[in-house]
Amino acid sequence: MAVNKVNEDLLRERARYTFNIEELTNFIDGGEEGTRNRREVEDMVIHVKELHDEVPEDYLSHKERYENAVKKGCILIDLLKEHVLRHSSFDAYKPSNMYRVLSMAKEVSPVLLHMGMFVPTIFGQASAEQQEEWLHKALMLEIIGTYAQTELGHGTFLRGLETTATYDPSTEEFVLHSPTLTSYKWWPGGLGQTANHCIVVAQLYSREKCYGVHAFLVQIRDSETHMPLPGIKVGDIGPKLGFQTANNGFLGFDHFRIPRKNMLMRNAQVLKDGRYVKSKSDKLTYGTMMLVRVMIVSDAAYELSRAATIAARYSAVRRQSMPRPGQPEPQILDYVTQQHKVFIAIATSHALRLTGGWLWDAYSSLTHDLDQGNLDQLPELHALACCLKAISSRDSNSLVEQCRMSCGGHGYMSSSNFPTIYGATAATVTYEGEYTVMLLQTARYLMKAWKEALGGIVLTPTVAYMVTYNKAKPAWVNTPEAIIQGFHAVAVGKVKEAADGIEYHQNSGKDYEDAWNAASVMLVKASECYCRAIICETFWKEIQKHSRSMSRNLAVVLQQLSELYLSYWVLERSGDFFQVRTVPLTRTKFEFVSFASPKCHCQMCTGFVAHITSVVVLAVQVSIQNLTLTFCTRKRNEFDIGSC
Ligand SMILES: CCCCCCCCCCCCC/C=C/C(=O)SCCNC(=O)CCNC(=O)[C@H](O)C(C)(C)COP(=O)(O)OP(=O)(O)OC[C@H]1O[C@@H](n2cnc3c(N)ncnc32)[C@H](O)[C@@H]1OP(=O)(O)O
Ligand SMILES: Cc1cc2nc3c(=O)[nH]c(=O)nc-3n(C[C@H](O)[C@H](O)[C@H](O)COP(=O)(O)OP(=O)(O)OC[C@H]3O[C@@H](n4cnc5c(N)ncnc54)[C@H](O)[C@@H]3O)c2cc1C
Repeated sequence: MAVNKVNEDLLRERARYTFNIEELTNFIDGGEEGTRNRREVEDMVIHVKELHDEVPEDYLSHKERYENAVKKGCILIDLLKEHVLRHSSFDAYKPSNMYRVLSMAKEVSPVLLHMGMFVPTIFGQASAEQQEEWLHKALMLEIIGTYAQTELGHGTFLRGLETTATYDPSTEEFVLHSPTLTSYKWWPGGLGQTANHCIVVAQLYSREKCYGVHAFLVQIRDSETHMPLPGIKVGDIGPKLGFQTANNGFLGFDHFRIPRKNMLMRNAQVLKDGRYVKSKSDKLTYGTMMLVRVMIVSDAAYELSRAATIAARYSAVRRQSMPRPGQPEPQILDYVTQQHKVFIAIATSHALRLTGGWLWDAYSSLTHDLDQGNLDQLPELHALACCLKAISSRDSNSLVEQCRMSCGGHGYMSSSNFPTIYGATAATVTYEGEYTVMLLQTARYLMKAWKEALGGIVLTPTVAYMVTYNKAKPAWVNTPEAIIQGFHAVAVGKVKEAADGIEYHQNSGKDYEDAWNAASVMLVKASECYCRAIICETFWKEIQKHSRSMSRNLAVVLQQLSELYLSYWVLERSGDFFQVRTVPLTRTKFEFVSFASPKCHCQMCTGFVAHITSVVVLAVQVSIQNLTLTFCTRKRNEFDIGSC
């Protein structure tokens, strides 16, 4: 049997790397232990014949694809359980580890929602007694759940959900009902044929009063026959852009009864006699969504790293055209336009991974505070989770498409894996909070912060700069830190512009809701700029922090990627930077004269061009789970970003 010979060009590129690959691998995996864990799981999976498709999944019927995905999910989970028995080093029953194993199959797993939302909701919203009853069963997949919140008529507007849960004190039960067609649950992953339980989000009624949306754990299928229980209508919603094996379904209730104890009662409760006990904050019901939004930032980074790996590797092996007659066709990686497409995807995958880790730490600290009854950080974290989920998923999806296009026709093949990655990232822009809606949520927070800044009130960390910028423009010098300050100034400018827009519309006679709507494009822009500033600052600071404990050669390359990211976004947002006035500086005058003109004198631009002339180029070594970029540094023609 022919042995796959590694492409000569790829070998040559790989021979040029200037730093320790294992060190970079450990950095991406979050440490040596993370690499060891990942490799253990990969080694466990990669040799299992049944996980490799004989027939491309695109040639299978919808039913075959689903059955194939279920089969693979079962194999992976059995492997995981077996692995745990052999090596206690890998905590198989942590949802993130289970998720990592499930995501090794090309198809989206029909139990994704079980791991991604059903289990985390029990962790986050079930009382201790309820966790005692359900958590182990869920972790052992003795019950398989999903998260049923969205309805045919409402996905964003949760307070508009129509499914009702009415308490009957005579039987100590809730009666679940779908009063209209639009109240049918629509979308939940796994609901079509897989799940036998679900978290149902419904309007809670007790003693004729509505207490808003709450979560309930509901069995929907018979544990033995797997048939829908009486009073339950359930099925598959049909084909979609991607996610074909996620098994998204619909669910309708016809006066379906569940025990009182099936209301998730960590936060709010209904007592036997129907009395309602309020939670510390009714927003705690939304806790699972915040958790998944936080996880999505890292997930967006991971999916983008896969696409960037494919594109970089292809760019190293593909040869095309003949700029010089008689010369061999060059690698397309030699084209500056190709570098411009691919390098930002690599830099962004690192930026989002590090920002995702930073956000996860902030979320972990919040959950600790919430356990102590301290909700102070909840508003800021909600704002952060919303904008970072929106921007990371959108950036990831658009750069995945850019990577696909950089591979020409072969990028359009299913076998390139781009269509699968694109379908997964496209979904993430919409699910768990639609892009615009999330940015408007963050804008709510920014408008409040701006008002406090005007009053000189000390602000929370991620908006604290608004107080200083509101007083005087910063003295800028040409450093990455200056660019970050520039992004802060742009964000303040956009926040002020949106706040002034609302005020203008109110002064012209609109009420607040109409004024908000009239200014909403500016509000979205303000959130985008606030979020970009966070990613730029976090990426830069994380690289500075980690560089101190890594070898110099690796630190140099990662620093170049973070400078590339900063400079790329200054160029992408140069119009916003032009709007930001500078003040005469004591040291050097810093002018964004024009990035497009050869006259640009700023050190950053000249420095950036200098940097890029010895730009890292790539040969990549793909590991199944993670992007382990094998960089090699080699002289390339000057990487000229535009004409500066
Ligand atoms: C295990 C590892 C996995 C890693 C991989 C990751 C993937 C995991 C796989 C999962 C796959 C997912 C599949 C998809 C699932 C879904 O899509 S589930 C459904 C998701 N649906 C949504 O996100 C709905 C979006 N809508 C909303 O969140 C809300 O309706 C709204 C838009 C936020 C509006 O809320 P509303 O109640 O109408 O109120 P407002 O008036 O706008 O706000 C009121 C105040 O409440 C604050 N707030 C709102 N939400 C939250 C929250 N989540 N947390 C905290 N606070 C919140 C809001 O800021 C307002 O505060 P004030 O401004 O102070 O009034
Ligand atoms: C692949 C996939 C998997 C999913 N899985 C699940 C699941 O497992 N469980 C679950 O419960 N849900 C799931 N969902 C549903 C998902 O959460 C919703 O689609 C999402 O919340 C958006 O709601 P919507 O579809 O009603 O869109 P809408 O909210 O109707 O949005 C449509 C348009 O209206 C705009 N809009 C809406 N409200 C406002 C506003 N206030 N201001 C300005 N513009 C507004 C939006 O910006 C958007 O442009 C899934 C969705 C997808 C695509």
